[in-house]
Amino acid sequence: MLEIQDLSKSYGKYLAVDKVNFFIPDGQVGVLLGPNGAGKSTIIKCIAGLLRYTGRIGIQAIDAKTLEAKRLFAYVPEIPSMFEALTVREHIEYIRRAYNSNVTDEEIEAMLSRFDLDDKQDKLGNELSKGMMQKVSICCALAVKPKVILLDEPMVGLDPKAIKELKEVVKELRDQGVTVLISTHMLEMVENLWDVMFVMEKSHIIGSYNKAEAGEKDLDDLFFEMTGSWETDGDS
Ligand SMILES: Nc1ncnc2c1ncn2[C@@H]1O[C@H](COP(=O)(O)OP(=O)(O)OP(=O)(O)O)[C@@H](O)[C@H]1O
Repeated sequence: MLEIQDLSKSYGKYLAVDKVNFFIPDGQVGVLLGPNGAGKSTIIKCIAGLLRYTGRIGIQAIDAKTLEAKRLFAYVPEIPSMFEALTVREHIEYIRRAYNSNVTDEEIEAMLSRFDLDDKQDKLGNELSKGMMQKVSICCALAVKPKVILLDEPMVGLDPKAIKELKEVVKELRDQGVTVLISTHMLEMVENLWDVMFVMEKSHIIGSYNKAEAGEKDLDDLFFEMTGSWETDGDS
């Protein structure tokens, strides 16, 4: 489960996230939607421990700032960053050891093959295309065997096969009881994936729905009902 309570974050005088609250139970996929500059990435970075913030973030009811909580979650950033001198396989091994993960060699082989990286295992971080880096970043996050996983614009830069695989992976994680949070602009990419959606606008969550409340309405209808339009705040 992922619990956000009264989360606020300022950049200097600018309040990018203002007293945000939301909750995603075990085994559910939450999507964080909103126009450019709404504050989505700021929330994700706070959860990932990359920014200082006020409020409380709970990972499986444990304070996200603790090592115990950090062991339970994984993060796929919007822009992947690689160790230039490590191979694809070494990236995964690094994560396996750092997290003391019980991921097996067979599971690693399967995920590399799924994302068409099996023949790229010996390539160095600086020899990869952007899409390949994104796939390695996803495999590293999966190698953690997290209880909570954060994906920031995960479909951007992926080829259609990888997008299909990633959607399947998200469903499998959900079925295993993992909590998933996806931040995205691409409503169509998460249309059949979400259990609960949160819409951000100008530093606030302006509304949320769970699948049962949504009835026949699709994500587009719900989103535009809340926002009225798809405008940016002009700040980013
Ligand atoms: N490091 C920073 N310093 C100052 N202001 C920042 C910084 N990072 C983000 N902001 C501002 O905070 C606000 C929220 O930015 P954030 O990146 O969280 O938005 P977002 O919803 O993720 O947008 P996008 O969809 O474009 O990625 C924007 O107005 C942005 O200009």
